[in-house]
Formats: sequence, structure tokens, C-alpha cells
Amino acid sequence: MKIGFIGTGSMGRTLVEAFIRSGKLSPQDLYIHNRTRAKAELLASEYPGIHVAADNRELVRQTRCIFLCMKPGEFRRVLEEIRGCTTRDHIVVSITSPVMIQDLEEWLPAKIAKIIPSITHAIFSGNSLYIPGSRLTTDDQAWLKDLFSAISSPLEVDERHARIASDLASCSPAFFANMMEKMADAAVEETGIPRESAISLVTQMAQGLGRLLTEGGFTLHTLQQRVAVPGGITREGLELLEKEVSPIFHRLIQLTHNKYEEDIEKVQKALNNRVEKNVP
Ligand SMILES: NC(=O)C1=CN([C@@H]2O[C@H](COP(=O)(O)OP(=O)(O)OC[C@H]3O[C@@H](n4cnc5c(N)ncnc54)[C@H](OP(=O)(O)O)[C@@H]3O)[C@@H](O)[C@H]2O)C=CC1
Ligand SMILES: O=C(O)[C@@H]1CCC=N1
Repeated sequence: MKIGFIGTGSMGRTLVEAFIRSGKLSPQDLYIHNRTRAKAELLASEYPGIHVAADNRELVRQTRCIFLCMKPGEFRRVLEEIRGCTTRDHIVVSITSPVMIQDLEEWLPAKIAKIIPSITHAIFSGNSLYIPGSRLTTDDQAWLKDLFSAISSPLEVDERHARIASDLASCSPAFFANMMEKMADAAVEETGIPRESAISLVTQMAQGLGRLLTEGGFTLHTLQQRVAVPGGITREGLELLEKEVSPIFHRLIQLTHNKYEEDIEKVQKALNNRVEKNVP
């Protein structure tokens, strides 16, 4: 099946590369288009065989499944562009959470899904969050899950939980990288250890931590128990973190959800502000 990617920014590129490197898709099957064309051309030059479509309409005409890899504010323009050439046989997948499936189903006659990916798919890991629309057949659903199984572990979630699941699966790589960087910076400021050493120590630790949790037989809880020996230093550190860290995560989740509500409102205003509705 020919597959298209509209938007080859950070995540569009990650998906294209992961699908090709996993062997699931071959470059010849892929059509890409990006507002700044040079970005798509660069990606195509790295994976000979990828087709760079002249515009989003050509991409839709050449493919059966299309991934919308733009930011929420960029949806209206793309939907206006492609709605005339999208058919009932197309599968259209949004990779962003604040664009509602119902709105996409009103705009396009296509079969709609939302699949929220994560940067972790670049190394074929992490959960992709799978939210099926109402028009997908059982075969379409099996095909999409199989596609994403090549680069991730697909997890079906209710659209109501898309934001929190995305916080945990898609935003957290950045959140945790930030915390590790802050820890290393504090180590430098408090002790004078060279920054390069501090960064290397936390990075190597994180690699080991990931493996302990996936293949080492540890849970988050047993891991803390094993490291925090009674009367030891880690126990004292954990007691401080118990008090100080939990409120930060509550604030973080409240913040992402407030921003999400704002984004939904903006997208709905943009998408519903039109005369004609799609009649599939
Ligand atoms: N980054 C991540 O880890 C994750 C991102 N997402 C979601 O993916 C979406 C994209 O994020 P990300 O890739 O990081 O953002 P980027 O800004 O890196 O990529 C968006 C791309 O869309 C292109 N674009 C915008 N309008 C059009 C158009 N009309 N036609 C063709 N291409 C267009 C932009 O082109 P131009 O080069 O001109 O700017 C840009 O390259 C977001 O909605 C985000 O929520 C979801 C999960 C994880
Ligand atoms: O920052 C963002 O908006 C996107 C959503 C999930 C990860 N990145």
C-alpha cells in the first residue's frame, strides 16, 4: 500500500525513518510533502526511492493511507487542501491529540484514526497510542496495529485519555531528559565535577535503568527498595523526593491539560468556522 506523510518535521521524519529502517515499508512506497519543500527533499535524498509529492493533493491522489504530521494550528489549511481529493477508501491518521476524530470525520469522507507516536519509536520502542475512528473496518484496524507494531507497542486508548497517555508516552522523553540535565547541572554547581562527566554519568545510568525495568526483572518499586539500603544515603534522598517531587508532577499534568483544552478550543474554532460541512 502506498503511504503518504504530510509534514516531515521532527515526528514526520522520525516515523518515515523508523518504518524504513525497521524494514516494514520501503522508500518506494512512501510519498512525502512538507510546507518547506527542502526539508522533504533532504529526507528523500537520504532514502532514495521516496517520492516528494508536488503538493498535498498529489500526495493524497497517489496514496491510500495518509499521516497528518503537522501541528494542530496547521490542520485547517491542509484539510481545506485535501478534502476534495480524499475518498472513502483513504485511511487518514492524525498524530496529534487536540484534533478530534469527530471533526476529522466531518471534514473528510475518509476512514480516520488518531495514532500518537513517541520519539522512542526511533529505536523501535515505546507505546504508540491508538485511537480508532468510527469508519475503520476490522481489517483497517488490524493493518494499522500491525504497521505500528514494527516500530512500537501499539496501545489502544480512549480519546478522553489521549492527553494524559501522551504526556506519559510522548512528552516524557523530554521531561525526563530535562530532569537528568538539571540533576547533572546541580552536580556541577554543588561540587565542581566536570559537566561532561556529570552528563555521561546520568546518561549511562539511564540506559541501565531502562534495561533493568524492561529486561532486568525490576519494577519501579522493587528497584527503589533494592537501592535504598536501610539507614543509607539513598533512603534520605528518596524521602526528600517523596515530599518535593510529587507536587511538581501534579502541576505538570494540570499544565499540559490546560494547554490541551486551549488547543482543542482553537482547533475547533478554526475547523468549525466554515459554511459547508463534509457529507461522506
Ligand atoms: N515531536 C514529538 O515528539 C511528537 C509530536 N507529536 C505531534 O506531531 C505533530 C508534529 O510535531 P513535530 O513534528 O514535532 O512538529 P514540527 O514543527 O517539527 O513539524 C511539523 C511539520 O509540518 C509541516 N507543515 C506545516 N504545514 C504544512 C502544510 N500545509 N503542508 C505540508 N507540511 C506542513 C511543517 O513544515 P515547515 O518546515 O514549513 O515548518 C513542519 O515540517 C504535532 O501536532 C505534535 O503534537 C506527537 C507525538 C510526539
Ligand atoms: O509537544 C507537543 O505538543 C507534542 C505532543 C506530544 C509530544 N510532543
